[in-house]
Amino acid sequence: MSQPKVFVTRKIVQAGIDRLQNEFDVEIWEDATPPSRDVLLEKIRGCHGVLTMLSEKVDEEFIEAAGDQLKVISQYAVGYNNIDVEAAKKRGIAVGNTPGVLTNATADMAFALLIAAARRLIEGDQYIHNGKWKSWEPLGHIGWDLEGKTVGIVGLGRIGETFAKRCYGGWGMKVLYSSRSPKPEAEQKLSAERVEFEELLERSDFVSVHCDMNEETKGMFNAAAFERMKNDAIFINTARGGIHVQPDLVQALKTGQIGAAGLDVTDPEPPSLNDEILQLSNCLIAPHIGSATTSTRNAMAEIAIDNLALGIDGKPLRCSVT
Ligand SMILES: NC(=O)c1ccc[n+]([C@@H]2O[C@H](COP(=O)([O-])OP(=O)(O)OC[C@H]3O[C@@H](n4cnc5c(N)ncnc54)[C@H](O)[C@@H]3O)[C@@H](O)[C@H]2O)c1
Ligand SMILES: O=C(O)[C@H](O)CO
Repeated sequence: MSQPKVFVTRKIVQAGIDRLQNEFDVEIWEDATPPSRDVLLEKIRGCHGVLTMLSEKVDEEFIEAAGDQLKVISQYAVGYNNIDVEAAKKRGIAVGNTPGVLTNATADMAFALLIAAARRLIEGDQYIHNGKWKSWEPLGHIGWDLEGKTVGIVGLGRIGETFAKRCYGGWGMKVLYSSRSPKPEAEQKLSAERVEFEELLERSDFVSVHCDMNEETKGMFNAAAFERMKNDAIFINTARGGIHVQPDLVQALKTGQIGAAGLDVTDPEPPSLNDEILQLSNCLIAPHIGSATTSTRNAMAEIAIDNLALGIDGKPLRCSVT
């Protein structure tokens, strides 16, 4: 019997590739950058399953281009804001993602950005590489303490709560959070306090974004939000770049409305080389690497390929977004 046809939009970890090649009639896009839209639509034609990245727009056009035999869209990520889930559902196509296995790695990334921004680590590194460091400086590169500060977490889901644990348990921070529903367990374990978004902005020394990007959260960090924040506040975003309005963030950082930012996500990705955000010494940016550890990416591959196989067999997915 012939194997199901699958297209994988980027090269993933080797263990994943070995399994894909074993179980499916698979084509893997090998380039370092994603296929163009035209190429993508051509490659998915006739596929029973597609393994997608967050860089692909999966909409009606995508689904129609694939054809009626398409059974499953398996996202190699937990976030799936690039996928029109309703359009897939209408046609009985299953949509899977990879929650949980990347929680620790992403929470660590948020913390790495926070501590690096607070201690001006990248500025210091560049200072040395540019030959400017002459001697120990009593007034050089003075940053912020973390211990005992107030952290505001927007979206106390898996990653938000794990980040909160690091802040509370490791650094004795006061945890504020805004969320759609109360989290009584987190309130008890972390002495966390649920507040309105506006109050969180006003009271927090550090604000970290951990919600998914949806109609409500897209652009929620705009000029008005940054204006409410403390002038020395640090803004961390490891969720999605579209949750902040990037020109408003640039303004807030330039004018001293807020103190610094640490981003693992930008809007767009990557930022263009003349984007002002790249000129700011108080903004450090990582290339969307929250889940980029070996064990995490291996675990993501396992779930994504399980989802692919189960969806093609018409069985419930290991992790379904609906
Ligand atoms: N940088 C990276 O590499 C990386 C890695 C993993 C996840 N992410 C991003 O992080 C997000 C969160 O992942 P997760 O596994 O914790 O998901 P999750 O679903 O467990 O948590 C998201 C939380 O945000 C909440 N939320 C939604 N809208 C909100 C709003 N308006 N106000 C407050 N809270 C709101 C949800 O109710 C949920 O509790 C993903 O959707 C993805 O976009 C990024
Ligand atoms: O949503 C996700 O999982 C990240 O953005 C990539 O791992």
